[in-house]
Amino acid sequence: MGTELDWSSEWLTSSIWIVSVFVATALGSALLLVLLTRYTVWGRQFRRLAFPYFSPRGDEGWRPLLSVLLILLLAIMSVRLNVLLSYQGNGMLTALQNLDAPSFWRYIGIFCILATIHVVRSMYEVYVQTALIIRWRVWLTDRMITDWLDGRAYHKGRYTPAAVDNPDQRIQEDINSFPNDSITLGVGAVSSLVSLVSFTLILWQLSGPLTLLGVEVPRAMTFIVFAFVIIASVFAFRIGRPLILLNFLQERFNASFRYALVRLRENSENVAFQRGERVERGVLGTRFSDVIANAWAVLFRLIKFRGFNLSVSQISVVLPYIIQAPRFFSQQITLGDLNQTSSAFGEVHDALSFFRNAYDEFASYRAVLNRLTGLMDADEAARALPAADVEEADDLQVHDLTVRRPDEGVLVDDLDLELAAGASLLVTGPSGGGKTTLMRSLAQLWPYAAGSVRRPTGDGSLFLPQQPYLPLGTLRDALAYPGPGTEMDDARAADLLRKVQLPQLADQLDEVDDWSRRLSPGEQQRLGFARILVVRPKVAFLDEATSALDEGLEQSLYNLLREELPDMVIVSVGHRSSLRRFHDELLELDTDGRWERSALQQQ
Ligand SMILES: Nc1ncnc2c1ncn2[C@@H]1O[C@H](COP(=O)(O)OP(=O)(O)OP(=O)(O)O)[C@@H](O)[C@H]1O
Repeated sequence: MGTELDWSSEWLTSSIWIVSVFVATALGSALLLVLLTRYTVWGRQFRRLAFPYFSPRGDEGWRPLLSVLLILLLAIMSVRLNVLLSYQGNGMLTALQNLDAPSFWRYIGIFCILATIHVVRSMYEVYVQTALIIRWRVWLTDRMITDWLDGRAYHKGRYTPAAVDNPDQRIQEDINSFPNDSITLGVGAVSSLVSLVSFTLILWQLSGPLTLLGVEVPRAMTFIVFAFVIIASVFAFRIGRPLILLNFLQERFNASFRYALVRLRENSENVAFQRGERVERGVLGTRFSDVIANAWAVLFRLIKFRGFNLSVSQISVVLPYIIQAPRFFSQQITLGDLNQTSSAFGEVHDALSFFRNAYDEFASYRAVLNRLTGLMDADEAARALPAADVEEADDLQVHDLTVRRPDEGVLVDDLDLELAAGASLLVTGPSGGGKTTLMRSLAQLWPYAAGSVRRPTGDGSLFLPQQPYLPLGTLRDALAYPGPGTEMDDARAADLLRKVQLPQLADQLDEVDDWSRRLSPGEQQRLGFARILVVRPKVAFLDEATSALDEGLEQSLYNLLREELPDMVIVSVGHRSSLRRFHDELLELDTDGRWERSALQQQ
């Protein structure tokens, strides 16, 4: 029968087997990878995301590549151990059948050795795989965040023709699943293939001829398992296919429901003032009912799919016994052989089924690849958007600057401005006339602008919007933003707060809170002014930066700027006439792109 192993030299035979299969599999996988990355879209996407990490010339040297090879080696060891365990089981049952006690105890000893190796190997495999997944995730997250922030793509992306949706989900969820799915699918495919070949050989050895409808089929068991799994797979695939779309929709409906909840939370005060609960309830109810309707559809489809798969598994438990039973009863094979046939049948079945079951995972894996490379493309496209040319200078000079709306309507036509150190300009005009968009153009954030701008770059220019952004963290962080809070000592912070008339906050510097909710809009604007004193830019652009303050406060803040930074150029945007007295020039924008510049009388 040839189903006995020479256990005394098996460690050597197995070592040679493992090394040769490892070398062959590593070379085969490398070749396959080259072909996939050359001829498939998803292969190219994978290369873009993974190769820089695994290249020995990358940041982490050889470690990532060596980890993958180690994972491959461990997977091959696992297949070999399963093969050995199937022979051990055969020998043990045969010893029992022959009432051969010494042989039985010998096989128990062999089992203990194999089981120990199996446990140690599994534990080590979990460590190596998970460590690689974590390190890969860290690397990729760092790379994606850097790419997203680079050239302010995170903001300018909204102006690209196909604005990318949910970059947050891509960076948090998709990057999390990409390394994990790559390893699971890759290792699963390789070990299934190796297992398929190994156990098919065992089945081949154990199977005999079978007469079907008068025709004798040699090695029948081997052919039967393949035919069985292929037919079962075709049916399972047809039953399970709608699940791919249903699962995709489930994620989308959940995300949409969550977004509505977050939006309500973020705008809670606004909604509460307007008593908008009924409308919000309606929106939440509709979105949630989509989630639930889809959940029922998933359930009914899943019942059919699982029911079929379970039936197939149950049949596969008894099928090998049924087929081999006549040969066992006619004493052509032993009980051990019968049992080993069944386990080999199970292994071949599982290995073949991997490719069927992985279809679903592979579909979501491709979606992850699409989303991640889509984000990288969107970042590139955002960086490539046009913007006004900005060159370094100590003051502000604008020449031939034309600002348009996306629909090509002109907001500001051919603007020329020259503001020397210490000068100040107030920009006014009708609502929607393009004042904020002009500021965006000067900051190179608006892609529909052309012309030349000369101004200080980096910290030399500071743009203060109507509502300054307050980061999550302490008040000290908010005060120092975009610099690090750690560099601002108590005395300096207290002095700044006193100057912008917020002395009462000096003892809350290290409190962590959502300060944009806690502070009133006017207090937030005062904090914005304190930042000007921290950064000390050469040019400050203030876009309705005092709109929430009374005139007395407005005056004292502008006086403060002039006292502390007499040479700073100030460009303010605002509707209020009270602002006029703090500026020496006025720029009035019209609705059709025209503009007029005039001197202001100082009072
Ligand atoms: N991302 C955008 N896509 C399309 N149109 C935009 C976009 N951003 C601004 N606009 C349009 O550009 C015009 C100018 O807007 P802008 O915010 O500059 O006006 P503004 O003068 O600052 O108005 P306000 O005084 O009300 O603040 C508006 O008609 C606005 O609808």
